[in-house]
Amino acid sequence: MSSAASLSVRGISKSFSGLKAVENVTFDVVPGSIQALIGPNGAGKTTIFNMIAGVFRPDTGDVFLDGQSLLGKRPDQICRAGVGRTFQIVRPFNDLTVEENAAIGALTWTDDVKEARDYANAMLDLLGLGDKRHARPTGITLPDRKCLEVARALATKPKILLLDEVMAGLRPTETDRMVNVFRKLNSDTGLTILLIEHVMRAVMALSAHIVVVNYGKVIAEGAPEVVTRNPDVLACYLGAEAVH
Ligand SMILES: Nc1ncnc2c1ncn2[C@@H]1O[C@H](COP(=O)(O)OP(=O)(O)OP(=O)(O)O)[C@@H](O)[C@H]1O
Repeated sequence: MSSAASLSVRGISKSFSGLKAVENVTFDVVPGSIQALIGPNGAGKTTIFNMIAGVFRPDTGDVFLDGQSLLGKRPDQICRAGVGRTFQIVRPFNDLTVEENAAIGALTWTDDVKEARDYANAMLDLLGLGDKRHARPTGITLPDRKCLEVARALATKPKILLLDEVMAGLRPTETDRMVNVFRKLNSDTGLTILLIEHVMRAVMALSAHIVVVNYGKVIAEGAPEVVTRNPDVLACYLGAEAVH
């Protein structure tokens, strides 16, 4: 895995049939850091990911990876440039094994199927899925399918990993396992991580910096202990019970 990429989001906006889903959003992800993007349902978080990953072209603004504009690039080009992502709704290929699904990620940088399988297996081992490599996705649990989605994204050898709600539906022990994997990846390889997450246990355990969006706009950003006490953030998202 390559390491320490910076991501710079500059004034991006996106409307859908007149609905301003994202409006003039600007933030930076520091190389080698773990940062979270939080906010209420429908705030625009996944749309921001989709603009970074090239699924949607921003109506305004630009996104820079290590200073290079990603504007106008296709999702596969952005993936090859070093942006790996997971999808909120995991849709593995059910006719393929766990190993083959993960290997799809590696086939973005190699044509050698054995090399892709070997790399995929290393990622599956990292996520604790090694013993299920020959299973079908339908034969494993939801937490394991989430881990498979992360393994597939990691198999693309990203410089920055975008995680879209990978902890949703996990039990606290499974969340803690996933948190430890990301911590270790970040500390061992310098992988930069940007995560969308509603599970505050994971957000607080992982993030050095949090960006909060509401109605498509950034309403707060900063250190977790500061952001989670911000009255605007409490009012729109976290609620008073979250402050302790
Ligand atoms: N492809 C699309 N077409 C039309 N509207 C869309 C599309 N994608 C998102 N939206 C709308 O844009 C707004 C932002 O959605 P988005 O999925 O980015 O929010 P989110 O913060 O990721 O929410 P959640 O936490 O529920 O995943 C919502 O009102 C959503 O309905």
